[in-house]
Amino acid sequence: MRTAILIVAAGRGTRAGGTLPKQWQDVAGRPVARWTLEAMAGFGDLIMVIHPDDQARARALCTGLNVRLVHGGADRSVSVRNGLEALEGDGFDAVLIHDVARPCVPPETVQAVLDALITAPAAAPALAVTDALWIAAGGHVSGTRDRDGLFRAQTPQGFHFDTILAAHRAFAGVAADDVEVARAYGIDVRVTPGSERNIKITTPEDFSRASNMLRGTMDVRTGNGYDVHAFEDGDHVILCGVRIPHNRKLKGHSDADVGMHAVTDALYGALAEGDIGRHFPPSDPQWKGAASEIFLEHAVELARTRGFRIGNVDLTLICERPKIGPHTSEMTKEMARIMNLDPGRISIKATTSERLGFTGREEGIAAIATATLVSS
Ligand SMILES: Nc1ccn([C@@H]2O[C@H](COP(=O)(O)OP(=O)(O)OP(=O)(O)O)[C@@H](O)[C@H]2O)c(=O)n1
Ligand SMILES: C[C@](O)(CO)[C@H](O)COP(=O)(O)O
Repeated sequence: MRTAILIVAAGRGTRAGGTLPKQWQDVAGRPVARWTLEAMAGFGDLIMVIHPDDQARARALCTGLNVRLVHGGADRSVSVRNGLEALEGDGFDAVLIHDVARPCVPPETVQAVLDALITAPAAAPALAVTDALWIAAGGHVSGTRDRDGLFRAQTPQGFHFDTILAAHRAFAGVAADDVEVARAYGIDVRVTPGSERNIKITTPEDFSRASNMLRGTMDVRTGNGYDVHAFEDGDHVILCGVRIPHNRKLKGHSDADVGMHAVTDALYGALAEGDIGRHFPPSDPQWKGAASEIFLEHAVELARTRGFRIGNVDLTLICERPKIGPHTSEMTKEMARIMNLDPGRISIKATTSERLGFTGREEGIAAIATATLVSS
């Protein structure tokens, strides 16, 4: 399912106070909006709806992430509608609409909404109300309400794209959220599990609650990968997905892309998930001649479903020839495409072994990689 992630960030954050709207204020060392974008980045294509006055600030904050910016409107519903209209015709099957003010959203909350959309037209996270409910006036309790069947609504709220666009076009007035807009259009909305972590920063006190959660739970992993392939007769090698003319080729069960294999193993290593051979056994004929892109995509997807994003990848290729330098920018581009990662987070470099050892004798190419995974 091709999914757009629509982050609404055009509000002024008046209840949160401060000299800047809350989404641009720092929490746990980074702006709220940056945390939110990174929490959602692995789930689809990012679009953020902002106030026109915030264009420069938003653009700077999005550095290294692929985020489309659209201008919002006077209330949340108008902002959402502007975002949806901007995405029309781009071929999205689903859209997750998320408050920028919810930077602590756990990956499992997002994944549950996405999973529900496979069989439901709309889904959103919520938590059952557990406190007693009162009505109060003038500082005195004037009545009570039964909490049975009451839920606290959260985001991201997920919808089939065409349906929610039609619902927004048909909606007149102001809605608290997109579930209200969807229901007014007759769309059934499934409730998925919300999380106590998924707070919406609304008042000044919420910054320290969010900060505690963001600082307390970050899980940073590193992994390394090492691979070697021998040369055999041929006229080109494939390195990091790029075909490089050479007077030998690399021997292997797959396309023998030694660089991509090392990076893939570094990702598996960070996840404590063994190596390529465990997931794609060389004894299995279906992987004969396979493009190594399949292995890398699998490791990236595994990281994403475990709630990690890739912090960075560093790869060193060890060979006398072919010369790697002229190809590193194309290789970086290709690896960035496959990993859906900003090229600025990918380093590809090469060294010779000073004519020593098997790489020095040009018997093969070795590759060593390190990858960092970050969860929040
Ligand atoms: N015209 C608006 C108003 C709100 N929002 C977004 O809707 C979300 C939920 O709104 P809320 O938490 O109420 O944010 P603000 O409107 O910014 O806060 P306040 O009401 O305190 O000013 C936020 O991510 C906010 O940026 C928006 O995109 N466009
Ligand atoms: C969409 C929402 O986050 C659901 O709880 C909420 O309604 C938006 O916040 P607001 O304070 O009502 O604008």
